[in-house]
Amino acid sequence: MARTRCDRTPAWGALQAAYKASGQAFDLRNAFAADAQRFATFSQEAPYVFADLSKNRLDAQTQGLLFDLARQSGVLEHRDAMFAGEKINATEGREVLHTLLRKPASAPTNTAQAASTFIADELAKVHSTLDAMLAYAEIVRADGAITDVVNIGIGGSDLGPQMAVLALDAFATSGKRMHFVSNVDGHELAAKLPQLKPESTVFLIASKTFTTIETMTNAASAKAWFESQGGSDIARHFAALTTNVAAANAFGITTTFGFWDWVGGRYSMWSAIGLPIAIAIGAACFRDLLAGAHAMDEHFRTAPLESNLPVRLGLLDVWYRNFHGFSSRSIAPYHSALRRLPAYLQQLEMESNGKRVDAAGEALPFDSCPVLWGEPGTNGQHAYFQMLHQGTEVVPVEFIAVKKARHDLKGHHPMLLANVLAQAQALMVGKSDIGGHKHFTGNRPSTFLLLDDLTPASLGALIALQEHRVFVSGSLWGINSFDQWGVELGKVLAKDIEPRLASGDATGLDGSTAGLLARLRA
Ligand SMILES: O=P(O)(O)OC[C@H]1O[C@](O)(CO)[C@@H](O)[C@@H]1O
Repeated sequence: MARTRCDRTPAWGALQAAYKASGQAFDLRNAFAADAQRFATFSQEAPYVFADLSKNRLDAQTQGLLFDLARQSGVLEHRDAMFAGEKINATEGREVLHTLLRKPASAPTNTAQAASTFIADELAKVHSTLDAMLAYAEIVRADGAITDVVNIGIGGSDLGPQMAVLALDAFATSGKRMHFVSNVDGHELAAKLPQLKPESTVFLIASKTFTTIETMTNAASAKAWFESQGGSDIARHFAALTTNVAAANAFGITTTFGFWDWVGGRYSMWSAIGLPIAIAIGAACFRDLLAGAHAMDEHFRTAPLESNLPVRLGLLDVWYRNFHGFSSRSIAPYHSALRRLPAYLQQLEMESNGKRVDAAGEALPFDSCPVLWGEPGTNGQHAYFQMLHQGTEVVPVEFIAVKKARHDLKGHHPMLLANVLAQAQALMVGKSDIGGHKHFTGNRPSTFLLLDDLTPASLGALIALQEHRVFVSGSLWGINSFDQWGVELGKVLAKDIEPRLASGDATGLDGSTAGLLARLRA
């Protein structure tokens, strides 16, 4: 698979020249004034998502050069290699096949996958596990004695299920209370336990590796609590969602749902890790979630570059990061049910693309992943939007709005939609009071993603869109988006420090860590 790092393509130099010639001084207001078709040209449909990119600092020439960049970097070949099951996660020697988790059993194998018996075998395993996991979800849903479901997991084993359970609240028909415990900070679990009874609680221990210290610590405490409260039937009250079934068995859990090394933690909500979602919304709705994601997969896999939304978003991300120098992106979901989306996207993008070396281990001579941050609208407007409108840094904003409301409170939804439109408009048009406190420079870019309705299918498509745009920018930057070595060092050091809190041994520690250790022990 030929892959050329973006800065080594002819298009990179052409983009640098275009940035100097017109990109730097690009003004959105002039662009709209000069082109009545701008909205149509820079917006598009993708499965379940309408995207308006017209309020971005892009003209047709730059966009054309960005498409050249994609072609010359080999993004499409890289994409095909992912779908074909090549081991594109080279530092871990793994395939990257989360798209297989949402591929229907009956879907024709695409060209890239046709020759692979590996893909066929894995797809069969995906569907037998999915069937078993959804059957179990229905059993829990139908079990009137179970009132509470507690997911214990962290990172990808927490953020996806939690985000989706909240997002799909309107589809929650189980009547169960869903809880998520992730932090090793005992305050979190300790606050939950008094709300629970062993005979009416199911604990889901979610960990790809079944070694993550936070999850293992919380799981052990939950099991100890369960037993101390007279609970006995572990097989009924504990299930493990993991690739490491042996470790789950050794922990004493016999009810297990597996997945595979080729599913990255932050790409795993479609696997057995999605069990809390399936319990909350039911098997049929979970299948709709997968179907929405699959529709976006097919769009990414087959749409021409020019109308391929993940490609267009990934290219825009590179344009902003490497040419405009924008260091962050703000996520503004105008739907309170999407309140955990920014946190989910932080892991998805920053754990994937927060790298300083390329796939060959060579230091990158340019910036990679931006910082992602945000809160739901309109709350963010009354917190940090001041900075977005008048701060010294330009932060591209990604608005996400939903046309249909699923409540009948009068007036709220039009007000919400008016606000999201107004914020995007204000960022762009600005307001004149030259030099004064009431001056808004405007020309601040935003992307607008619009869903007709927030449903399992549209959520699936929205998340798959984000996964693929992260793939595109990571691919252009030449990095491996599927490993996460950066989280290892802190884990190793915590293991070293923990016994020192008891012993006080500061041998070999730096002065600050030693000082803080002494203070914590005093
Ligand atoms: O599912 P596990 O193996 O417990 O890992 C949890 C999380 O820890 C990480 O490995 C590192 O933070 C994430 O990639 C992963 O989602």
